[in-house]
Amino acid sequence: MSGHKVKIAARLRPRINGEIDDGSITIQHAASTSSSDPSSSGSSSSSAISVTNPHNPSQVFKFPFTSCYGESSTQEEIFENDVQPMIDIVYSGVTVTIFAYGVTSSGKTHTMQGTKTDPGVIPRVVRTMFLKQAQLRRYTATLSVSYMEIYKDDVYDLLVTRDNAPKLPVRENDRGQVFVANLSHIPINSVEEFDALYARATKHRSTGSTNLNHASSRSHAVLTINVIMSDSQSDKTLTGKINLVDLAGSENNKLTGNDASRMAESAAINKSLSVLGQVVHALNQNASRIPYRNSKLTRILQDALGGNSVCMLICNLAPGVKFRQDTLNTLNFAVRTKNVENKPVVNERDNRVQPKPHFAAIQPPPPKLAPAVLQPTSIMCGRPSIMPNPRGSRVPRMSIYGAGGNGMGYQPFAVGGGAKGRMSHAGYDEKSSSMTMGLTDKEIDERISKAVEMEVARRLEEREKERALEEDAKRAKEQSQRAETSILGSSTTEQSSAHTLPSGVLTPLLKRHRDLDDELNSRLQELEQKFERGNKETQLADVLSPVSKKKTGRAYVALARAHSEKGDLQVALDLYRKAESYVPDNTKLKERIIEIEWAVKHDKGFVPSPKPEKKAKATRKGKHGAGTSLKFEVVEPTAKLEGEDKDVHMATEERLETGKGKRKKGTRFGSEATNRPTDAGDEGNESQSPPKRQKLVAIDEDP
Ligand SMILES: Nc1ncnc2c1ncn2[C@@H]1O[C@H](COP(=O)(O)OP(=O)(O)OP(=O)(O)O)[C@@H](O)[C@H]1O
Repeated sequence: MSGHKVKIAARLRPRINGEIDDGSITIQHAASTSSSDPSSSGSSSSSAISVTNPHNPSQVFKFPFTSCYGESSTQEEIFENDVQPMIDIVYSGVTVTIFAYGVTSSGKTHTMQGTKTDPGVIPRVVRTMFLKQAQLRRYTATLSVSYMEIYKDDVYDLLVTRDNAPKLPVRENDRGQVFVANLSHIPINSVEEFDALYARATKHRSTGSTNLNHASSRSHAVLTINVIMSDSQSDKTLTGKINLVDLAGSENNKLTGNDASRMAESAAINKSLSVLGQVVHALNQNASRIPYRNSKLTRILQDALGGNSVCMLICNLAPGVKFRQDTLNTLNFAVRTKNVENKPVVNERDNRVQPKPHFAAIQPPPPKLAPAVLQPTSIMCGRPSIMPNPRGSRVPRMSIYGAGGNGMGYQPFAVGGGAKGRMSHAGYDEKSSSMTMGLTDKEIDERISKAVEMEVARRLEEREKERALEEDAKRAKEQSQRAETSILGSSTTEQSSAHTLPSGVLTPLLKRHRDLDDELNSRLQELEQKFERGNKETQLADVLSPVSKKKTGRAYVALARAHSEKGDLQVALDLYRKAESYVPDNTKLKERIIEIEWAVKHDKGFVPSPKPEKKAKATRKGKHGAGTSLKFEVVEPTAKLEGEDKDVHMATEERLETGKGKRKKGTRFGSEATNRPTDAGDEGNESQSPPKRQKLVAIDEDP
């Protein structure tokens, strides 16, 4: 059985502003109405885009997609062929996401928004949504809209006045659904109402002038139309929604001529788009971890890629010669994206009061997959539209259990007590997340920090004890060997008694060591079980103060490090990832995660960096002596790479030579030999190319 693959439509815009077009982008078969099928789970080879290699004109790259539109294509054509059929899916209670993707000035905003005289996808979707609403028989439907922008990785509500628009937090509820807290959801009753709202909101969006586009979008904009359909006969509610995403365009700053502030925007845009690429790459690789959390864009829209919604990507292309490389990049991204499979679900809530079952009998019903509702329609060409995904969704499923009397049901919206005409989000907000535990945010904050810190302190103390024991054991062994050597020259009787003595000393020590090891392991497990409360923790990460987040993140790093030193790389990796949820912007931590991922994937060892020296303490210790100066571990290079062994050994020797932590001139203290992939996103090369040695300093001290 196959899942529902992301649908790709490619659109080439006409030349503007005297752009030079050498005709090297050609459309082979423009999409026809009949070839378009929203439920199609892959591309057909009926249409394709061909691009001449800018570096080798004899080479032509061909990109087959379901729908390809040339320069003369119209907004209407794209809407009717590819977008309109999606609205049936929304009215089936499924989430649909449509992205416009492409380099700056390729026509994304034109495609999504259009102009007054030539409206794009968004105004057309809204009109059709209202038309369909009027045609509903069984259900009564209400529509609402939300509109946000992600500007420099911060989320803003575009439906409120920009001057007082605060940054909005991204949260996850206990069902694993990601949402933007405090985002307005405004009910709309007519096309006119929407138009007025949308026109006002669009003015709030961040735009700026660059050499390539005088009105370039500096943010990603996500407009969502929600539809809640109630069936009074069966007392069920269906919730569908469509996310219409106008992404900011990737930018080549040599061409844009950006100034410093534009550069900062550009960096944020390019970073989030690169995370989008990494998400697609990870999904294609079937990776155990998909880096949704690495940017707000992917986090908010994670349901669209590898999740429970139906997704379409409109790739916008610009014809100018200067865009050739960007065109190839966009098309390559599209090729990778079309292999991403989603597992759409119908968001249905049963409002009937259910008899309370005995707790032992509570079993979540199997999730209802979209095919049951998405009956073949004429537009869908009679094919079953959505099949279950064999690999399963990467995104936690939406809860679609009946609400019954136990309140377990999916609650898409609850009417908020806030501003008139507003709806608060999905029945789950800051207050409820705290209230479910009966604690205030501050209390949770304090408890978590304390608990983690205490556990980590205890763990580190135990590790110290363990090390001391190991050293005792080693000393005892050496003593025994020395005794053995000296006794070898004596009589046989003496020899046997000499053997007895050291083993008697050693046994209890080793036993204690083993016991401690077991205890340590069980504590570790216990601690990690506590930390395993994934969803709760995510919410906690969101509500903790920055200082507590940092502390908690640091505590996780310390734990992770302890595991990594023990060689439990998978556990270490999980803990580093947890740390990342508290300090998502720490690039060193991200690098560490990539390194360990690489090591785990390739079954290599990982050489952790030495604990960074704390200057003040080292001086104090130095003053008071007492033999407590920094300890260095002997690190063995586990991933032997051609040409690297020497360096690794050298680093090891230097650490040994420096003995008590004094830094020698020319030693590599603070850096380490790591098993880092050449390029985390470099498909195929990862396993062959020797990982680069990277400098990685003091990650544990500053996550
Ligand atoms: N299909 C089209 N027909 C006519 N003009 C178009 C078309 N597509 C784009 N344009 C024009 O090209 C210019 C750039 O388009 P647009 O602003 O939509 O690009 P963009 O991809 O959204 O850019 P950015 O990422 O910088 O925001 C605009 O002047 C727009 O009117």
